[in-house]
Amino acid sequence: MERAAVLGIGLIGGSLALGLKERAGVEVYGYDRSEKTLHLAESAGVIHRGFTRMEEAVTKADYIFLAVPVGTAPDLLEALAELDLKPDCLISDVGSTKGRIMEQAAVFPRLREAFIGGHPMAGSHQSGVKAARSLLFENAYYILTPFPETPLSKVQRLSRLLVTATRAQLVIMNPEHHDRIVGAISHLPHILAAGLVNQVDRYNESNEWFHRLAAGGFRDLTRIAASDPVMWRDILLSNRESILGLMQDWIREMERVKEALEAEDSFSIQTFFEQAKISREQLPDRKIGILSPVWECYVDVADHPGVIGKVATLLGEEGISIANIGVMENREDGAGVLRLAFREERDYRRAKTVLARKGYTVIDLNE
Ligand SMILES: NC(=O)c1ccc[n+]([C@@H]2O[C@H](COP(=O)([O-])OP(=O)(O)OC[C@H]3O[C@@H](n4cnc5c(N)ncnc54)[C@H](O)[C@@H]3O)[C@@H](O)[C@H]2O)c1
Ligand SMILES: O=C(O)C(=O)C[C@]1(C(=O)O)C=C[C@@H](O)C=C1
Repeated sequence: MERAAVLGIGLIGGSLALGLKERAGVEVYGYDRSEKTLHLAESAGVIHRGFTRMEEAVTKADYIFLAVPVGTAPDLLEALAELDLKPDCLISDVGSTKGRIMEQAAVFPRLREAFIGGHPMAGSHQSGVKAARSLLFENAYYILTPFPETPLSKVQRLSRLLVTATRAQLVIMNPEHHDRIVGAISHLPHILAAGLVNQVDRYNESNEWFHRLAAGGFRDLTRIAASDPVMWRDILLSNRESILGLMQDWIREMERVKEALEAEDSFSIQTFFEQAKISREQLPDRKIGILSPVWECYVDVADHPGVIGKVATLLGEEGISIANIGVMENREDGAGVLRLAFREERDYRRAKTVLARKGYTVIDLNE
């Protein structure tokens, strides 16, 4: 039986542990600084055994997942570099930012070989093991950020385990893209929600009707302001540059609305809301997925370091947009298979031609 060590048994670590135990049939050891948490996790069947010393949880593990706040994860990773781990042990994390942890892993040759960054794009404003759910990540995107030279076989090994455990959809991305995109659709919204709640809170000090009248709109928009402050402090500090740029754009956007209102420019005000309405209504259903691909093909690739980057670069240079790259199950002949998805039929057809021209075997799912 394979063993996984989950470091940090909170909402995300606990949910991952449940999936690993229940669906992937893996023995799960948990490490947490809180004895109470470990006790709770053991008695609720979230983990098989819990430890307050990290060494005891990780030494014989086949997989290690860091599920602590992103400000803490680099220290744990550094501590792991000093320990005697299984030679083929794969290490991943679930942190909401990817640049910083990848930089930290890159410092240690042993970690660079074993580490593949990860981020499940599902969660909650609740925290702690009590809120853990076995199917929290079902249908959500689960982003992986391997190093360019990470062998495809390692990415596949981790992907296989995660798909079975979480039933999420895996996507490979580079850490910088991840941090900018997730900065815009998750980090900035959390800042706005908290800012709005704090602003209204100040008004409420002199008139309690502000809180009393807070109805659907305010509640819908600010649910995430109830999230864990330590987690969000760490996320902001570790994705500082992307978030500062996004905040600047947001301030500009607000300035534009403010100017339109000052000038009583009804056309601009209406356009502002019209654009948002159209875009919001077109947001894909989460069940189908944000990147909901339509045109898909599979590409046979040799398991060489950097092969994912090579394919992505080849298509990028031709101006072809890939909506999604996934790594499929290993095949018996040892070849790897990449799943490429495109939103435009034109991109998909051109990609097939470009790849075939370069000697890749393309398996077509649409024809
Ligand atoms: N909450 C979400 O919606 C969400 C979604 C996706 C990813 N994430 C990421 O997942 C990670 C965990 O978030 P969470 O929501 O599960 O938090 P959580 O507070 O529910 O759990 C964190 C756990 O880590 C433990 N911990 C903290 N510092 C530790 C240390 N130094 N040593 C050992 N244990 C320690 C805590 O005791 C706690 O049990 C974060 O990196 C976060 O960015 C969160
Ligand atoms: O649903 C929520 O409460 C969340 O905040 C989940 C959410 C998000 O912003 O979408 C929060 C942080 C994560 O890194 C991923 C998901």
